[in-house]
Amino acid sequence: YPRRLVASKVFLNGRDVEKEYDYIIVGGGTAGLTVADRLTEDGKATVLVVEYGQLSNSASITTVQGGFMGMSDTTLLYDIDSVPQTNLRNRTIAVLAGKVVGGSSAVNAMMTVRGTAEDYDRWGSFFGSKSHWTWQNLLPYFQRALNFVPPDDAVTKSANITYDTSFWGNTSGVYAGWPSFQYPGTSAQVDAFRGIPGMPFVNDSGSGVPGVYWYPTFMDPKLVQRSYARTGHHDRAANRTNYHLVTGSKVTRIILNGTTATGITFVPVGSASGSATNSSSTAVRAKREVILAAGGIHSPQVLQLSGIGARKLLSSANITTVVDLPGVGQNFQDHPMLTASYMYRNFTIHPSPEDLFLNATFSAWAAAVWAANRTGPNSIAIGNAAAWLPFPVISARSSSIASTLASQNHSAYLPPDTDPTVLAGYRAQMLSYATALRNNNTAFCNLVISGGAASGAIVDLHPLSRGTVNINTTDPYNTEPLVDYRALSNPLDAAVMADILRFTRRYHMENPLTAAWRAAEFAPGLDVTTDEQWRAYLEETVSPSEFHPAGTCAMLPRELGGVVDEELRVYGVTGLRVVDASIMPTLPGGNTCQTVYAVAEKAADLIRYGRPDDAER
Ligand SMILES: Cc1cc2nc3c(=O)[nH]c(=O)nc-3n(C[C@H](O)[C@H](O)[C@H](O)COP(=O)(O)OP(=O)(O)OC[C@H]3O[C@@H](n4cnc5c(N)ncnc54)[C@H](O)[C@@H]3O)c2cc1C
Repeated sequence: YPRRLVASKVFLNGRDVEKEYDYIIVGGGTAGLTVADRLTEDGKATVLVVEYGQLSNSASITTVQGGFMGMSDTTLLYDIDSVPQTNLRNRTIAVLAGKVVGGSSAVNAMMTVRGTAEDYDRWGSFFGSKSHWTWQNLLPYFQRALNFVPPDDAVTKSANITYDTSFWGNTSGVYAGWPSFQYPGTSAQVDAFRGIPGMPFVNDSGSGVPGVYWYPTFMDPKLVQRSYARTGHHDRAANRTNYHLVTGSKVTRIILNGTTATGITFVPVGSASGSATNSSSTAVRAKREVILAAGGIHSPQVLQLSGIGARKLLSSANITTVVDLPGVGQNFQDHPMLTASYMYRNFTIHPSPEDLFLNATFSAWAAAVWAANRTGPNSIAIGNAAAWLPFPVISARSSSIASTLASQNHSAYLPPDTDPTVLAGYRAQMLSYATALRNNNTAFCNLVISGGAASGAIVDLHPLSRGTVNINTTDPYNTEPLVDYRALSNPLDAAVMADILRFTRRYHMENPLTAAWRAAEFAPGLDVTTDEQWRAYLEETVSPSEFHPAGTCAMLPRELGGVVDEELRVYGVTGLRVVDASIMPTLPGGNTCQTVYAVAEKAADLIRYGRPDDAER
């Protein structure tokens, strides 16, 4: 090794890092730390991770109760608002992303789910039948990514939880655990889906099949604390001499020698810089590769600052174009969250989540068992059951919406100056979704089960609109990128969302198995029935983000606006990959963290061993 790589180090100051490493990883988040752990496992390859945030032991990160402490702590989050959303009455939306070692896995709500098999087969389909991006190929990486510890037997029995360990692994340092308590209303509300004909029920959340199911929590079941990329990967690598991490450091540029990535420059966070380098900047050389893992919002920014992106955008920021790659920062997607509010007036199943606030005896008991042995309701994050439903199951007009989607003039829904390759990629995605809207293999609607009297979150799992994340050309080095969800820009999104909300109403209000609970609709109100009324309601209320930014450095063929190839290498550049949520060409029909871990595990193999041969596929 280089002389000073004698002990693993976490550096607070950029001046202390070595001059060169085999691999440099930009961003110590979910994907970055996973890849760093795997690449240093053999004790040989030297790796530097450069992270904007700090190592933090804050209770906001470790606490599982409620699942929201991390996302409420602004010291752990970037401070970004979207541009005003023209279709949402000019509302701006808070863009949440973790700014700490562990990245967004340190602040997320800990819901541990995957998309369906078709979601991952769709990724490969854009490359043709020989692609190694398939559900079958990714399943071993899902298994490597997480350590599944089944729920306690008594809780499993009393709540009727089902699971199947064959879809899981048990070696990772990142845990998929379960709380030691479930509210009895959760099982009742799972069962209530049986009141609607045609509901699919699924045995295990990891099986790749849509339906109603139970899912675990990113939680270390022994410590009853968040399990995330820092605990599962950084802490594991921390005593290796070949692993270095520098915190409080913002990567400003990938150094390119011609079109070969040879290193990076970074500056201390907070130091103003009129360009990629200044007096406080540090340059480090990568002997083998630079791996960009700055997440869906910041990976496109780092590429654009480095001269990799759409020529027109870069020249308006006075950045010399090294590779004209129009897809960088395009194809931006996130899961829209819909707001409808139901309250059961006669919910007689207790204890319920509301009792934690309304029933002093119950909340005292909850506090006591938590204090005694970290058990009880306070070990629940956001809950463990939800419905993930295909479109034909929730809507009678799936076929007509699918036909309209297939025959749309797709280019009308992207920004006017969009590159033809990006348009072609969008069209390919919409045609794939037109097929998926008609079948039962892709989930479009997610209803989270609350277990109590108040209704849970409602999510559109496959938005059709596409946004952009681009550098702010007026001061690209000292500002956050401009985040534009372009919410509802494809008008069919409003129709799909209206049907998701109509179904939500049906589940609560017109379902024999929920009738006795006597739901009241607080929002939008029963007078909202037509598509026009739903659209108006959505314009006022929809949030285009469930904090799952993706797609901005899409893994697609270059002629479909792709930024990286199937080996996650940036087109036109040698020695540079992107590994994070930004490579997803389309969102999976589920919260994104587990998929990011699986992608990172697969990427580590691609980096170490190259493309899998046909026999392994
Ligand atoms: C509030 C919130 C709630 C969520 N809830 C869930 C959930 O319940 N379940 C689920 O599955 N998913 C959830 N997600 C999504 C999931 O956590 C993310 O999709 C996933 O963690 C993204 O991983 P990543 O590696 O792409 O990016 P990140 O984990 O965000 O990592 C990117 C890292 O790069 C660093 N970085 C950025 N720019 C630079 C730079 N220029 N220089 C140096 N470092 C840089 C960042 O600080 C960060 O640490 C949630 C996300 C958020 C924010």
